[in-house]
Amino acid sequence: MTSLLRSSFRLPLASSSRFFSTSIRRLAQEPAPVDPQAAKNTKVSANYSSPQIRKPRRGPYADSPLPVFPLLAIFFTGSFLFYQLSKSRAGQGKSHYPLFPTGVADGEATVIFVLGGPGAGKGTQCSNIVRDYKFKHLSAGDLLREEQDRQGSDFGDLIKEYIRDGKIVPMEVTIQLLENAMQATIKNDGINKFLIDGFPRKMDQAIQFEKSVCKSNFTLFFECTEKVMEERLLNRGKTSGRADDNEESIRKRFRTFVETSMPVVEYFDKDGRVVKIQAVQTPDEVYEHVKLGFTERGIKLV
Ligand SMILES: Nc1ncnc2c1ncn2[C@@H]1O[C@H](COP(=O)(O)OP(=O)(O)O)[C@@H](O)[C@H]1O
Ligand SMILES: O=c1ccn([C@@H]2O[C@H](COP(=O)(O)OP(=O)(O)O)[C@@H](O)[C@H]2O)c(=O)[nH]1
Repeated sequence: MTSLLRSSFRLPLASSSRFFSTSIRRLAQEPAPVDPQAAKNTKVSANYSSPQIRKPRRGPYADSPLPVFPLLAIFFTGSFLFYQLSKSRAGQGKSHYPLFPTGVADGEATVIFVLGGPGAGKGTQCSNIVRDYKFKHLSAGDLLREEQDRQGSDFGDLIKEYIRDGKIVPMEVTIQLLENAMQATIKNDGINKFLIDGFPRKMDQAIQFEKSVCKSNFTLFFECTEKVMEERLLNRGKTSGRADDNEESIRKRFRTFVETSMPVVEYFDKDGRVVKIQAVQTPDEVYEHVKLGFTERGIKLV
């Protein structure tokens, strides 16, 4: 999680600005060094704060009206900070190239986003797909709940509050969790095909994930009415133990879905990257449509 914190909140940048303000404060507070020889030769005692009496200066610029050393100090501090800033920006090179290119070769990844309202049946259909197509199922909601319950997590309370209110957890947290899980899956299971379930639910997540982690092949979108979804969720709530499977949270989640997540589906749809599935029928019927959609997109049974 330290690495999560580090990358999420851009410590290098923060520390360089801290350095900046500390340096400036130090420059402003330290009195100018007194030259003892010059002070001895001056009749008036060294009261340099008086506007009438000038501090005696030595060196080639002694006659210059400009205070050279503070200017040099500011110049060098500025150059140093500019260097630090450029270095920290260069470290964010991930923003130019996704971590995993999209494809099927080594080092490439296939990513299918799975979206739909709460209770539309995303998780249910993902299980079928995993069984038949050997994808790795990564549910953003599950990863967040795991992180919420992890002892020592810095984000536990924050995640709990967002989930209860049906709001979208800040993208840095979710994207980092997904990226970690993808890397672990490639390393430990040798699988590079991912079903990313319940994500991206907000435009910023969609854009950032595709920019820094992997471009998705397409989005599988489950269409369902609120009435059906509510029935399913209340039913699931009897055994799920989830803090958000209750009437009040469900209402909030529906609103978030319409206002925040539907624009993501529309965004991918304009790009020709959405496979729409009617999800009100039985699980088996819905799955038949999923298989057809996969065939159309060139995804084969394994
Ligand atoms: N096609 C379906 N018909 C009836 N019930 C379903 C269907 N698909 C899923 N369910 C049930 O509805 C609830 C929500 O499904 P789930 O897959 O968890 O949805 P989501 O992941 O979209 O929130 C679960 O209890 C599940 O068993
Ligand atoms: O990318 C995500 C995915 C999920 N969530 C949170 O996790 C909750 C549950 O999501 P999940 O996909 O597990 O369940 P669903 O609402 O689809 O049944 C959501 O309401 C959000 O509060 C989030 O913040 N960001």
